[in-house]
Amino acid sequence: MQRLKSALEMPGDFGVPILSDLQFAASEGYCLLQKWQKYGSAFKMRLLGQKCAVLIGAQANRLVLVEQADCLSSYLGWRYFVEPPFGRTLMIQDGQEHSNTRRLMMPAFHSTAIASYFQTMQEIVQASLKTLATQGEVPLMDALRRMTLLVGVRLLLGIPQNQEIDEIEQWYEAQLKASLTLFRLNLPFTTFGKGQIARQKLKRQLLLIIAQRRQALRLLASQDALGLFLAAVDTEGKTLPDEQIMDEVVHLVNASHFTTAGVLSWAMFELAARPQWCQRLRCELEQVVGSGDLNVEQLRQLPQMTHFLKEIERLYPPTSLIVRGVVKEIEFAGYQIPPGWTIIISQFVTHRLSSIYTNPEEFDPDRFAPPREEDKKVPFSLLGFGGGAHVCIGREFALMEIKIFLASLLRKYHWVITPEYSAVAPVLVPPKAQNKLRVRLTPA
Ligand code: HEM
Repeated sequence: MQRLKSALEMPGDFGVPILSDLQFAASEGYCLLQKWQKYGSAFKMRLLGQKCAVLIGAQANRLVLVEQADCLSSYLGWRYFVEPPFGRTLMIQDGQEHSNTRRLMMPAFHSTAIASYFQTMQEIVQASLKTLATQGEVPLMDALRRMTLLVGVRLLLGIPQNQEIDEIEQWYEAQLKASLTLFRLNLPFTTFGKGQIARQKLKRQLLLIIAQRRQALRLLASQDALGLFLAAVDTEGKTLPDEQIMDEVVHLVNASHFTTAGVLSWAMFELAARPQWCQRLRCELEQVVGSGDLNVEQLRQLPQMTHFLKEIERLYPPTSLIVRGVVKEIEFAGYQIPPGWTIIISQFVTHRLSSIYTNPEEFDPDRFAPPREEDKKVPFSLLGFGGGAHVCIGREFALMEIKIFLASLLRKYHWVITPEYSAVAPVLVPPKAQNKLRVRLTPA
């Protein structure tokens, strides 16, 4: 029988504390890709002072997300980024606590609820595009983030449209910066402290809204996540406490708006350089929707758009990695990884493995069409939305928003992205390249 080796014997190195964190923060998924090329499918590194084992490939993803998930903790993996700015929300709960909360939150993400968000989402998307077409050249991510924030504020927080959106936008900006900063001093003038102040302000506003909602009753008829969370009761009569609901909706808006805006920015970037794909998607929309208004059923009948979006998810996953803390020893590739270590798997690296995807650097949405269906040959090959018990709860919400946006964009507008494609592609550090992109939108 083969001797199991200690995780310390893995190739790789722990690097210089803080310096290695800064290096990692600057290139994220690409840094892991380079290490994978050097060390192979299991290597060690240090992140935020923790000893990490990085496990690469579809088999590693399945092990971490499903087979050995009970030995791992999302709390220990993500708490540093999530708990101080957002509280102990679903994403950082484990075991029974996680499944209880997820069950109570699910009604807001079932297909019936998602369909009930369609009209509002479409109105916000169309109004945002109309405004964008009057603005000349603007930073792409700012425009998209504002739109996805509006959708989140209205459909997740339940705050009426356009109410103090500028202030809410600033609060989210402050919270996002606070969650990413490495220096966590809670003083009114520090990045971290400003995030804490923003969180309290947002919660004060939500307290008022929750009180109004409870007075107005008819919570089950709500067409937003806040109302459906307030109405949720499980089979044992348990409900979500108000404090928890506030934390969850605030975190949902954060988890949803920059990820969705990220996917949209790369979809616009790739389409702007690929007239043949614009043409294919426009033809599909013409066949399915004709010249009438788009409806929610039609969104399910767009295979070419689905393959195009899978290719965006593959090459530009908004989160490049998933982390878990080890609570009970696990084994991978002949190594024993003990409690106290952190496990990292990476969607960014998985999506670039030539053992799964043919010519992985090439932009080729047809790889997802039958008979190729490259993502279906091995489970856990396409991981943009995660997998297992913590799989993204907002996937259908995001996909509906993305499809409504692309359909409206392709049917009614032309756009130009600067700098031009060849100056940006191939994109190896998406979050960095994203902030350089600018867009000019004009009616078709
Ligand atoms: C393109 C958009 C999105 C992407 C790529 C994305 C990606 C992900 C990924 C990779 C995870 C798994 C994290 C893990 O296993 O540790 C996740 C979880 C989660 N996502 Fe998303 N997400 C997106 C949009 C959204 C939206 C729109 C919402 C809410 C409306 C949302 C809410 C959440 C929540 C609450 C979790 C934690 C679920 C749990 O732990 O049970 N996400 N997301």
